[in-house]
Amino acid sequence: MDTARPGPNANTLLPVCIIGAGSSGVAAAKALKEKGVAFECYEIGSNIGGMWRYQNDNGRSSAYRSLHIDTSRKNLGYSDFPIPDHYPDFLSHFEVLEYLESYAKHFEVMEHIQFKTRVERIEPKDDTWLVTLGDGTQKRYRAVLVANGHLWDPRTAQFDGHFNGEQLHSHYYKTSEPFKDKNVLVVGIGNSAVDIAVDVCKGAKSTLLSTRRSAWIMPKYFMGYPMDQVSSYIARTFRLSTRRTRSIMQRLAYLVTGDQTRFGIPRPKHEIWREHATLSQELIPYCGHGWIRVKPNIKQLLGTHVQFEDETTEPVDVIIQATGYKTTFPFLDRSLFEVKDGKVELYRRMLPVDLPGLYMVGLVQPIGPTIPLVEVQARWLASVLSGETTLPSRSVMQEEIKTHNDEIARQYVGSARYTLEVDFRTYAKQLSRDMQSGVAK
Ligand SMILES: NC(=O)C1=CN([C@@H]2O[C@H](COP(=O)(O)OP(=O)(O)OC[C@H]3O[C@@H](n4cnc5c(N)ncnc54)[C@H](OP(=O)(O)O)[C@@H]3O)[C@@H](O)[C@H]2O)C=CC1
Repeated sequence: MDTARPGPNANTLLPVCIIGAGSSGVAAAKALKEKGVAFECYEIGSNIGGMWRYQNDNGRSSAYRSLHIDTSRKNLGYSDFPIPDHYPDFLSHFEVLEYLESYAKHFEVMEHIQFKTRVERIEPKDDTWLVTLGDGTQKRYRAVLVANGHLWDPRTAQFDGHFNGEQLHSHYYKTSEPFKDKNVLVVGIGNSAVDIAVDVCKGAKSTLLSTRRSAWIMPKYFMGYPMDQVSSYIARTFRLSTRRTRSIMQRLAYLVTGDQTRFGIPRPKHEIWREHATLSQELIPYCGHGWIRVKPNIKQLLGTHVQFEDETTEPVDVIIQATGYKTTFPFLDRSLFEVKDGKVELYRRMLPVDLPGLYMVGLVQPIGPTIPLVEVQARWLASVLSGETTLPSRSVMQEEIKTHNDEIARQYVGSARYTLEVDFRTYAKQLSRDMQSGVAK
């Protein structure tokens, strides 16, 4: 039966609960505040910033000391709060945090956040959500916006054999210091893997990067301009799809890097638009220096050595698994909702259809900037929660989820890392259209 999803206007006297005060939680708080929707925000750590607060005491930041965001300044910020020109093209995590702090201060959301407060459990109860905090306090809310991040719970790989050295996930990697004079093997070829290999290789005895399917390595600059600015310029000027734009960017990248196989980085079998972008200006020259050597996937661990699928064997002291992250919600019963690798069922990437009043914020991985995209999500949610935008029926939502998931399966290579992938432009346009029409369908 096609039942309408219960609207968010039930129990409007109750406030909305936001879980997490990272870039998504703060954007959600600001958007609700602007629409006059009452809310309370809980954050386990002692300050805002989430991922972008290096060594965050909430334990959720995977930032390493050398991290610089791979979206350039002009494309990065919230639309109504541009990043000042004195910041560099690619902000460090310290600078992203500084920007988030000034945003939260400017829009006066700090006073709505209760820090050092863990949300223990959330559960639907009589058309409301019952939220249990770490100290046992229970409160009812009309809705819960989950903004607890998706880059903090390590997804680790299992390899045959045994290893005598140290193994860690990239989440725990902070600086290159502990790896000085060691034989380091970094697993993966996403942005964490490449950044970490580039970071450790100058001081390490040897640095290997192991990949099972390789990636097209995109430089950060083309003719002195950040690559993402060149890409948005081309897409806008010639009105091209993301797929077409990325194919053009691949050709431009060739003018910068040449043939990556010359540097030992295998040519991927898949087309560039079927993967998440791996950006690095340094990887290719560092391979050219012999500081980093790229190897295929691990075949087996041999105590002090590692054997790769090309049958070569190398001495290894440390394995750093930059193998990505699982999406988890420690406060939500998995029988109610969970994100499995490669499978997430959310209408407009935010709403579990059968859990009225529950909304996910920032659960997207765009090729392009996350912060401005989450800002659009936040405005969309505020519009729904204030009653300005209405939701469609359950069957319409289910159809939309199916169409989206089919598209993701068709477009991207079959890997868990594409579970949350979205196309920035089409998704942002879709949400804006919903808000303009007042009906989210
Ligand atoms: N500077 C920046 O702005 C940075 C941004 N990021 C972003 O954070 C997000 C997470 O990035 P990241 O941490 O790199 O994780 P990703 O999920 O993007 O990449 C994981 C990598 O590990 C590989 N991998 C996963 N499982 C296995 C396995 N069992 N065996 C072998 N290889 C495996 C994947 O290969 P396969 O493709 O074959 O699955 C992939 O190469 C991304 O959105 C990224 O863009 C991250 C770091 C820096």
